[in-house]
Amino acid sequence: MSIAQALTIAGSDNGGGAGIQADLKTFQELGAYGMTVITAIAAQNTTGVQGVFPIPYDGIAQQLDSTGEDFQPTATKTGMLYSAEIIRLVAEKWQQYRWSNLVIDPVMVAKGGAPLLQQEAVKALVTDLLPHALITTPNIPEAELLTGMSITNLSQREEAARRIVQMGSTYALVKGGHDEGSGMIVDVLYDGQSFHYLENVRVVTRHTHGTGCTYSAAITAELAKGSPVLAAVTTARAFIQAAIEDELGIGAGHGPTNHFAYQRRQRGEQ
Ligand SMILES: Nc1ncnc2c1ncn2[C@@H]1O[C@H](COP(=O)(O)OP(=O)(O)O)[C@@H](O)[C@H]1O
Ligand SMILES: Cc1ncc(COP(=O)(O)O)c(N)n1
Repeated sequence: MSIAQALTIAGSDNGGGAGIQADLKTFQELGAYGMTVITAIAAQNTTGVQGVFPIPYDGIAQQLDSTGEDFQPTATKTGMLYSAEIIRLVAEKWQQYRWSNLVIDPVMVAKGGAPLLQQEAVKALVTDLLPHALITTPNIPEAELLTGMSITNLSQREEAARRIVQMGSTYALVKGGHDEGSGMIVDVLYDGQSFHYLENVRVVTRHTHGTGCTYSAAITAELAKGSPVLAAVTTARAFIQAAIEDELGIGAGHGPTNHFAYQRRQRGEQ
């Protein structure tokens, strides 16, 4: 049996809603074999981040080598990369092992405001890693930091997507979750020539921990299975919408999304 292989290079969330845990659950649900390179351990729960413990540089380099020397992931995503040093290491190994289909979720700040990327690392993300991306998936504040522009409306989101493609990412997906203006959420996908708009009903819920991780992991799983980008993003958007709608109610604060929901719906279960 041959199986799609997906790799995530990201931080750990012991609460299981974001980071590598969310990525692995999503890969599994969508039928891709999941592998991990862990960059940092974040001690967190639904009320916030209590501590961040980066993995020593050599430990990350060795995980990348152990992966590259034996496996050939068909798509890879990055999440929390924490420092410029780690970003440069990932870029170097990416080229060394000739991996393909890179999805960059430029994780910078946790929902509760805790920093997950050092400020000076944004520049390294833009210059060293982004040019290798097939698709980069910032939320609005991340798109602002990547491009240096302020984003308050849809046309600015389009402009930010254009600039991210100019920086070298083949596609840019500027997500609309942080635009609290209306009952609909619009994610803007740009392929260098035209825009695609993914429009969904905003779910009123506090359980949105790990939405960005889960969405980019679903895109990665679909790419690993051979889907073209627009089809991968469309399936991933349905996956995250179901995961947000069928909330699990776990934790006292911003709880995780429901990674089971999409496949349960596909099987016709409640
Ligand atoms: N309340 C919500 N209802 C429906 N979709 C949402 C909601 N919040 C976020 N999303 C979707 O989840 C994905 C990630 O959201 P966003 O908040 O923009 O990014 P991040 O989780 O990286 O901060 C996007 O597709 C966004 O449209
Ligand atoms: C390890 C890790 N990676 C990413 C996030 C971002 O997720 P969110 O923006 O939903 O807090 C997180 N909280 N922890």
